[in-house]
Amino acid sequence: ANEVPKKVAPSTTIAPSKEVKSDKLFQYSTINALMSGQYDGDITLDEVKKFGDFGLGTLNGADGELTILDSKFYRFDNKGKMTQVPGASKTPFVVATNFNKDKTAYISSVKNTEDLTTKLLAQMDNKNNFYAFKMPVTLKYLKTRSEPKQEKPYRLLKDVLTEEQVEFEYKNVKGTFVGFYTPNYAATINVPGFHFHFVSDDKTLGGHILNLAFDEAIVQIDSISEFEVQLPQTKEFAEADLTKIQLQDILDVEGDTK
Ligand SMILES: C[C@H](O)[C@](C)(O)C(=O)O
Ligand SMILES: [Zn+2]
Repeated sequence: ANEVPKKVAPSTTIAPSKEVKSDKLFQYSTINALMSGQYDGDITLDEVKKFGDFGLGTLNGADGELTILDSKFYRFDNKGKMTQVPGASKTPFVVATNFNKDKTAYISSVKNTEDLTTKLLAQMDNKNNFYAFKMPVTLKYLKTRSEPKQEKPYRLLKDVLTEEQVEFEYKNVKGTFVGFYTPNYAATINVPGFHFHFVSDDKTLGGHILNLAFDEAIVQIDSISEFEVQLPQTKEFAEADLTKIQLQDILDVEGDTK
């Protein structure tokens, strides 16, 4: 009863921090799993939307090229058709973020993807961060690919793409470039280096960019210091050996064909 009352610090209300959407890169599954033929994911695009309004990937069965722009899901198929897919569609591999630019940069006289990556790298302060790039652009030249829906038993992605990828070439296309950069230390998790997709403004074409050229554009750059990987909880994923994929195989399938 006569104990000394505990000293209570004067209550200070901490001003609630400004709500900032988490600047995190979200991905479902890994590039090694996709390369190994894990083409059936157990996540829907509506669930992915919670993690980002901007991204890229594919759909179950490796059924075409997925690009997420302004929270809409665009599928570019092996017939060269672009459609919006419903949020209930599932994906075996997707990368997404709530895009918020940290800076912009003026890029000009881009002759090909190699030239573009050099110009983007020059703008990146920390090569060990992840990055997202959003770039409204008129492409003088665009070469993209897509691939048909696969049937089980699934083959390795490098065999699917070598044998079945369909390539498309366009001139003077206005649209939005959707790109990501993954540091090489994460090369078994996501596509090491750069990974570019595209959606035309008229939503008729796009897909996985193999090559491009353009005169000038302003690129929005989002430097990302956190990434989250959601692992498929499918029997196939649990039993897969994901250690067999070679880095060169990933670079071969993601880059331009010779
Ligand atoms: C399989 C598809 O082409 C995807 C996910 O866009 C890629 O690996 O580049
Ligand atoms: Zn791609």
